[in-house]
Amino acid sequence: MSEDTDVLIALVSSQLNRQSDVDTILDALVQSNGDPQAAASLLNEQANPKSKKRKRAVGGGLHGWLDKDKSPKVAKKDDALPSRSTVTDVSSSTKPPSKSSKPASTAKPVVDLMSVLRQPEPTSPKKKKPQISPLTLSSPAMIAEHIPCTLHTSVLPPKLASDLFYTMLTKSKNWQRNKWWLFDKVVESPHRTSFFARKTDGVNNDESWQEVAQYWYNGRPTAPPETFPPEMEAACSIIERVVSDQLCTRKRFPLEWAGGFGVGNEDLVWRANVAASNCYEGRNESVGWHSDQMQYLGPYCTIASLSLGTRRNFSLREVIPTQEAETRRAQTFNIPLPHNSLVIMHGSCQERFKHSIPPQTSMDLYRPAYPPPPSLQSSNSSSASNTGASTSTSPNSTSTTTEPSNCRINITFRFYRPDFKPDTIPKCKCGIPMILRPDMKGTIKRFEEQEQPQSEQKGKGKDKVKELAKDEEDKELGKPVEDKVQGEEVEDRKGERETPAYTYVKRTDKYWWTCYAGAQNDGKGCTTWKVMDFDGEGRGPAVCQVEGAKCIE
Ligand SMILES: O=C(O)CCC(=O)C(=O)O
Ligand SMILES: [Fe+2]
Repeated sequence: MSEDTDVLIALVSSQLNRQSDVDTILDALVQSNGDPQAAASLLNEQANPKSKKRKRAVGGGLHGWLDKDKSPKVAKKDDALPSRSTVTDVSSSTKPPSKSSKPASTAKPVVDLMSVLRQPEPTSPKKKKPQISPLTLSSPAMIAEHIPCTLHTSVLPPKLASDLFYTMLTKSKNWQRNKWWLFDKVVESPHRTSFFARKTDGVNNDESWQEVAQYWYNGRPTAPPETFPPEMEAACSIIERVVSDQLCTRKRFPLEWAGGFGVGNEDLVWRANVAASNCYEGRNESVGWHSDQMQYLGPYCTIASLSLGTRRNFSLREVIPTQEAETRRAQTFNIPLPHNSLVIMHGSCQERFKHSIPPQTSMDLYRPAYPPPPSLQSSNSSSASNTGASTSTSPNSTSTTTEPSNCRINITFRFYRPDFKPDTIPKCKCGIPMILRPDMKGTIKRFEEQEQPQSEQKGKGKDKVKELAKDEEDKELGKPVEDKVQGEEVEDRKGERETPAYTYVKRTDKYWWTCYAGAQNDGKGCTTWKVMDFDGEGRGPAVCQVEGAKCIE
């Protein structure tokens, strides 16, 4: 996953003479082709047109700012990892120190990402277009109207939801924070995370799946990921049915998986074979704006995201194409996610929207309706008070008590496609598997139209590659997508649904393979890129390759 937009916003923000809101900074970044320094200059000049010279709100420039020893959350060099307090509504708690895993080299200081990202305070500078206030989508119908997602409340039997919550909460004590390189520092995610692989691949009952799945997890040999615990397995079967039923009411995207799911599962149109799980402890833990990497999921993936525990807001924000940037602004949508609710991120969500779990100023605690299952009672009762329930000492007793929890467990069920297996993923010059990202800006199309065929571009020299790399960098800021003519190919995704329809405007079905070494390899990567050639790479079967498929095109 990438936190790049947040990082760019923070970089701009750090160089402003006066603070600006996120939309204004995003606009400036778009106008500056993704260059944070240029964007900061632009905003500073707008704020003070007479002064040509840019003053810095924070001294020492970009690197000075990143290097500042002053930041209380930057770990000292020999502290491998920071430990910081989580502020909650009712109490504060000290986190257990997280364990270091990747990236391999952690000689550099480890920084909590949120200490690098500082949200600017809202101001009201002159704007070209009016801001659009965030909109809370409080019902399934509102959600379906505005975004390519559906919400399903009370999705699991209540006891199963409760047992799964306790199971994952207990496991989460050993989960780790993701780490990646940002400039010369290692930053870590402001939540703990883990990865699970199902017993089989969900298609061929493949016995060797577990072994393969370890490579699908992180691209290099480590311990295989944990298999789904029984409660997760039970939840997954229910969720597969919910998702499949939902997909049957929707038109499908041409490049979605259409290969089926093996004998006995012919009635399912979606399965999960892996799950990523996150634990957010307290109202400050979060995940920044990102779209999910799709190198194993393939294009137009469906992701089923289960929420357990405290209610948190899930935010989505569209990436606005450049040709529309003058006429409309992105809007932030907030969806409050209660315990035992499922958000399905449908095809085109990762292509068009970024999502996040923002920190909150307040948060209701979750009061479990059931005590922990007997097998977990001792581990929960001996745990820190902020990790969930406490129980009576008798493991078999039904007179256990439950205590409020400040944790949210998220499980995203995903389907790793057989046609995107690790041995099919191209490697960059650094020798590591590349990542797949949607061409949100239409850069590929622009080069295809304005320059020469893609095969000739590859050897076109540094400048061209640099330009492409730069385009790639700011792609997720929502710059150009010139490929599809405005107004045409506007399709109604209503299908057979009764709710108001989310309107799908076809924008892109192009994807980049790009080097990802920079995030994991001492901050150094190469500029290798190539356009995914779905047919040429032998991928599929996809919806568009199946006769008679109810396809969005
Ligand atoms: O916690 C959530 O609901 C979102 C998690 C997420 O975006 C992710 O794991 O990629
Ligand atoms: Fe995500």
